[in-house]
Amino acid sequence: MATRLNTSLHNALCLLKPFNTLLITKPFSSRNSFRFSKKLPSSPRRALYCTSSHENGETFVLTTPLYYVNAPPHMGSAYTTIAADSIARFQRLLGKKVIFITGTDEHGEKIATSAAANGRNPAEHCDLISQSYRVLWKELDIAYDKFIRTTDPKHEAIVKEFYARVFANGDIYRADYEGLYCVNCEEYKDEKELLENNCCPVHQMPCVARKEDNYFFALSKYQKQLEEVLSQNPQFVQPSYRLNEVQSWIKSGVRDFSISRALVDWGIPVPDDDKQTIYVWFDALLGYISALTEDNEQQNLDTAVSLGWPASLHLIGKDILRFHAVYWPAMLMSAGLSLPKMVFGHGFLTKDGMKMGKSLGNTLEPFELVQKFGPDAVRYFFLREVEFGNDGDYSEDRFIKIVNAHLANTIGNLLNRTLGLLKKNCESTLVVDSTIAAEGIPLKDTVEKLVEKARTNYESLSLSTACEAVLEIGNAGNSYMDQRAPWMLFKQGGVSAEAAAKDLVIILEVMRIIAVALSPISPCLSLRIYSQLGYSVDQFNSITWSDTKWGGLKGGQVMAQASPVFARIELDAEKGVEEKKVKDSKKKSKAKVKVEQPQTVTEA
Ligand SMILES: Nc1ncnc2c1ncn2[C@@H]1O[C@H](COP(=O)(O)OP(=O)(O)OP(=O)(O)O)[C@@H](O)[C@H]1O
Repeated sequence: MATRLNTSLHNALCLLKPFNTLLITKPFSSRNSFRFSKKLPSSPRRALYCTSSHENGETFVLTTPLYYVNAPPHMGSAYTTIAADSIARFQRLLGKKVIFITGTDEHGEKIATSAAANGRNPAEHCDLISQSYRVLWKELDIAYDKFIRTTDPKHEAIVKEFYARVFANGDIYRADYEGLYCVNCEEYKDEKELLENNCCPVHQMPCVARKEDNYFFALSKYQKQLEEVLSQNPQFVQPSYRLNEVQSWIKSGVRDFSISRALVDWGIPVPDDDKQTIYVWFDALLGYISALTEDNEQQNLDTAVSLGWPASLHLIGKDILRFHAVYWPAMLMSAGLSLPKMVFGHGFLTKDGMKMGKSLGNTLEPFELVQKFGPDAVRYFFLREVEFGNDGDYSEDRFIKIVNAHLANTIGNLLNRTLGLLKKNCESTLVVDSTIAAEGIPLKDTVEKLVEKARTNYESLSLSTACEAVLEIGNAGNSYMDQRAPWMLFKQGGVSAEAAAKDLVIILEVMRIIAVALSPISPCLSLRIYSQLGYSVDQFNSITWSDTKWGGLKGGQVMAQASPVFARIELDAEKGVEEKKVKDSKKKSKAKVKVEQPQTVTEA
């Protein structure tokens, strides 16, 4: 059995090796105690694409990439995390138990180099940068459930166990490898995918020739199973155009890849061979599983898996699609674990057409953006403006234009005007239930249709269209206000004034529904709207998607004092963005979403 496996692997490698690389499989050296003959009989655990038995359809587990701590976060890292947070919040509104996992990937050559360049040891460097991610997530109201660091001992234990399982399954062998290596991607590249002067297309830097004696994962063995997974589960890779990309990679033949590094000290040692460390991807991907463990529990794969694996959704940038949609499923199959249900590869935030990234250094500072504009504006702009899946460029002019038009005018101003009229004419008190006020009014049907549009688009991860649907509700409310002109009706008195009082109830009900439907995107803005409608923080914290149903506001309910829920950002020709108004708005937006307890909001 061992000989047959060796031979077939060797054949596969000879057939598949890139023409600029030299790969020689060789028997295991005495440096390690592994033997191919250790291969276990195929285990019944192995499944092509299954859900684990604990899954009851109610738990939604989603992940962001574990960000590489070679440098602090930038707007690209924030983009994936904001999107993930919005999806998590939407799923919680549907009543599901959500486990939202994020974290940091802390091993590898780039990190050791970056630490040295900053005069730190790698561990200190990782602590510092990892913390900057946590701080940014707080600033952006990211309510994650688990934050995993790949230097956490509980993670290391899971990686070693996983490695041992894959080894026992006969899928790890040793070989020499020679090729062109991109230090920033930390992977060997095919010559044909490189630009002039052997430059990596992602990092625009020349790859270097390297020769190493490494351990390899027998990916080629899983070619057929990978093809089957994708043809039987086209949902597995989203959006659909990325599925085509992945299918064509697989069709062109998957090659075994090296899963250890001989020249990198900063990593998890290969079991039984401390001269090699485990390749960052064979380490970091396991973070999605090790994150599930609790600190006070026994750390092993089975326990971790029982706590929430498989993930419902891996949300990633398209740069790491191959690792998630090809390498990872094969690794999981080898270890006899279920595959995640979906991998969604979104597009890039670009600057001058190039991917914004730490290695290129062409990044947009998220801390600065939040300082200047507040978290609601930042979250809303990127999710509304960049169609989820495609690339998108940032411009400050566009940013200000969009958030002013949508959040300050369409939403904020409508609420403010309505509350002003209610105070002046009805002592801030609703005259009737919103259900009664809306009898025979077409606006109610329009809102119901738009709520449904928002829901289906949230579900299909079309976040931009979901935002658009919510904004259309605001537009419908504004049109109603303009058509009915309640300020005129109040002046006429009698039945006209009674009708005007009902109109205000209708518009405020529209605002309430907007607050619920927009809460996955801009949670603090939604809270401020809810508070102005006379609800407590606890009431806001217990909303569900069913609260988008018309009829929440009741006669006799007293509204709060009107104050802008989203202050316009004013451009000052000399100073750029005028600080004061934004600061005012930030003061009002002090209500923060607690990170530790998802979906909980407290007022500062
Ligand atoms: N420009 C970007 N647009 C959208 N998402 C991005 C962008 N840059 C990074 N990301 C997110 O971060 C993930 C990559 O994380 P990583 O920590 O490697 O960041 P990076 O800036 O791309 O690093 P590097 O430039 O060193 O390759 C992507 O898959 C994506 O989720």
